[in-house]
Amino acid sequence: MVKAVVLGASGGIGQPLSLLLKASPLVDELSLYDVVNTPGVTADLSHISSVAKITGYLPEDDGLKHALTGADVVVIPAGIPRKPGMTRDDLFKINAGIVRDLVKGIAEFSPKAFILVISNPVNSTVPIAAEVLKNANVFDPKRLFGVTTLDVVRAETFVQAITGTKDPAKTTIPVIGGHSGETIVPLFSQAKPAIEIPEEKLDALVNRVQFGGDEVVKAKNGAGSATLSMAYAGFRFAEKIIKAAKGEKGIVEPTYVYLPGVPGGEEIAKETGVDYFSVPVQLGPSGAEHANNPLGLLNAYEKKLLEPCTAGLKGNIEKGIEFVRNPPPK
Ligand SMILES: NC(=O)C1=CN([C@@H]2O[C@H](COP(=O)(O)OP(=O)(O)OC[C@H]3O[C@@H](n4cnc5c(N)ncnc54)[C@H](O)[C@@H]3O)[C@@H](O)[C@H]2O)C=CC1
Ligand SMILES: O=C([O-])CC(=O)C(=O)O
Repeated sequence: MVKAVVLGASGGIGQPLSLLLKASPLVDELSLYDVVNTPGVTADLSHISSVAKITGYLPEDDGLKHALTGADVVVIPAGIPRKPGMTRDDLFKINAGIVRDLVKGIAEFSPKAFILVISNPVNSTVPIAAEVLKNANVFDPKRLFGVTTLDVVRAETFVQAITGTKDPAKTTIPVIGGHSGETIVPLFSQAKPAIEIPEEKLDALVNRVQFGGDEVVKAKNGAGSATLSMAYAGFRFAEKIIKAAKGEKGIVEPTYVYLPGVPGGEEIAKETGVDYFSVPVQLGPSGAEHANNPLGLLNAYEKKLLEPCTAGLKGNIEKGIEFVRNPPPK
């Protein structure tokens, strides 16, 4: 039995993500939670003739508690999205508190669930979640994930213009670091199967992966950021977590984790100087079973990308930790 929960289920990401989870044969029970519109979204999805039993809640009448009780996987796309001209860090002011409060609920009602954080800025919201879980004495670093799958999906898609392969998803490209601009580091040198990128095309390709989010924000022109591609990516990652939990072997996916708490991660934390970082992680029944270290294989070009990445991450991580340890005055 697998119970999945979406917190922020009525939003631009939440609705299509909930649709994909409702349609998935891997999900037996789906609970939706949002501060608005969950009765409508739930009623609509409940007419789909798939296995998952669906329930929806608003904050009143202990809605968060009912949504989370018994959860195996909780996905969090709650929070405001960017408008043109904003950075992901500009979302911190509002989204930090939203994530903190939702994770307090998880700590209380479903402390053993796998937690998948989508809400931006992911570089900071994951450390916020970890601090809240630590305060409640329920932090298991193997169960907390920042979802960076959209960066991987973009890398696979954008490189197709160069490789010309028919199915872009058949090329595996690790993307490491964080989830904003220069903190996103795609490793095309480690693509499988191997690909040859002409030198003159590499800068533009890397830049497009790093700033793919901005491309969508600009195109939506004030109506938000990536939602449909994010729902696809969030579902793809959730599916892998569920399959690994059910015992499927060999599942490896880049995700933003607390390195010192994941086997293999300590060494990567030492090398990068940051505790939160996305690397290809081996998934299993207990969650993040091993953080694979891609650093030894970086070429000179990729090593250079790592400098602004870790510098940016340091500030983002510190800001998240501080938000919980020394809360700003209300
Ligand atoms: N990790 C990633 O790769 C990506 C992350 N994002 C982020 O995902 C977040 C959501 O984006 P959208 O769905 O486009 O935004 P949206 O505004 O369409 O939806 C957000 C939903 O969260 C709900 N919400 C707000 N406060 C809440 C609370 N306290 N509890 C429960 N629900 C609450 C809202 O009512 C709304 O339905 C944003 O922060 C965005 O930046 C977006 C794309 C990619
Ligand atoms: O760009 C944004 O604000 C949303 C996001 O994280 C992405 O699309 O990668």
